Amino acid sequence: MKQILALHTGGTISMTADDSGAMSPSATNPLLDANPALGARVSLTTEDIFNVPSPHMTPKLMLQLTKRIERAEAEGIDGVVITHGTDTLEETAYFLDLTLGSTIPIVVTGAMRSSNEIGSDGLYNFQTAIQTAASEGAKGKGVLVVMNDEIHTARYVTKTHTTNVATFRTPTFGPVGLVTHDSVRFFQELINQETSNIDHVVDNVFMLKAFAGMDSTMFDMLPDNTNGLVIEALGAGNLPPATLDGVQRLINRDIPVVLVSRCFNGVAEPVYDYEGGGVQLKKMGVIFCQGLNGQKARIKLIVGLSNGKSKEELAHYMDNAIS
Ligand SMILES: NC(=O)C[C@H](N)C(=O)O
Repeated sequence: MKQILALHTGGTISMTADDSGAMSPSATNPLLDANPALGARVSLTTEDIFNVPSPHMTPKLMLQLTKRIERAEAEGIDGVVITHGTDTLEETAYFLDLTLGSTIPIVVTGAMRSSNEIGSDGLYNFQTAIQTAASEGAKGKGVLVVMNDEIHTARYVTKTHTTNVATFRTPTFGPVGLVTHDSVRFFQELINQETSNIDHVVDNVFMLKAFAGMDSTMFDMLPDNTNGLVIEALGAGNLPPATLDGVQRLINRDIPVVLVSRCFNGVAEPVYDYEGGGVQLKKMGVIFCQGLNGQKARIKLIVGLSNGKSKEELAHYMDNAIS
């Protein structure tokens, strides 16, 4: 029988709603007593590692999770399920993906409705996540996110809706698999990527979103101890001309400036050669990061910096999200 470890971290999946409908963390995690139907097929051990709403999640807590999973793997566990709030689920899942060299299935899940709400999706998602973690097909696929019957990669999945249970989507590429009543099917191969063994996380890595009429004000306000910046740029990867002096000043301070697109689909590439266009940004030393959204690129930049990568290594690492 497969040994599956469930690590509960909090989020709506572990919350209860009061009479007014307001949700908050339950004193006792409702998932601890849950018997998600697979009880007879897998041996499930559960642990409340944290009990936080996911807006309280930090890279430091993410690193604690990495270390806990590494220990579990060394102890011979066959698969791990992490339950998590959905707001920052994609960031934790991607952090784990970048820092765990695991070949056992690692599956992250959550819920949009609290445990005592009508139509609660928590127990169901927990069950399908366990099903996936116990499947042979999920081995060696990196960290997966299972929600609403779909299997997504941690690298590309994102929360797209504030309340809908079908909120997790993978723009551009689509999900990699499907969980049915009695099967776990994969229909896309994931291209492998580098994982980094880190023992600390750097802080002060910031993110700014570009907008029409933006100037250098926000760039110049970044503190002296800034370690990195991700810009969600316009379209294929362009910025308003008035931002360029501010961006250049950051690059002159040797702060890595990484660019993704604020578009929901597609990748950022240096294609335009007008003032503020991607071709010019690339020449200035801005690092283009293809295929990741802003919050994922920020997690990747934190991991790369924490891994002590040189300027050149970092540029290659950040550039290399698709291949
Ligand atoms: N559905 C959820 O889990 C949302 C919640 N605010 C959280 O991320 O903790």
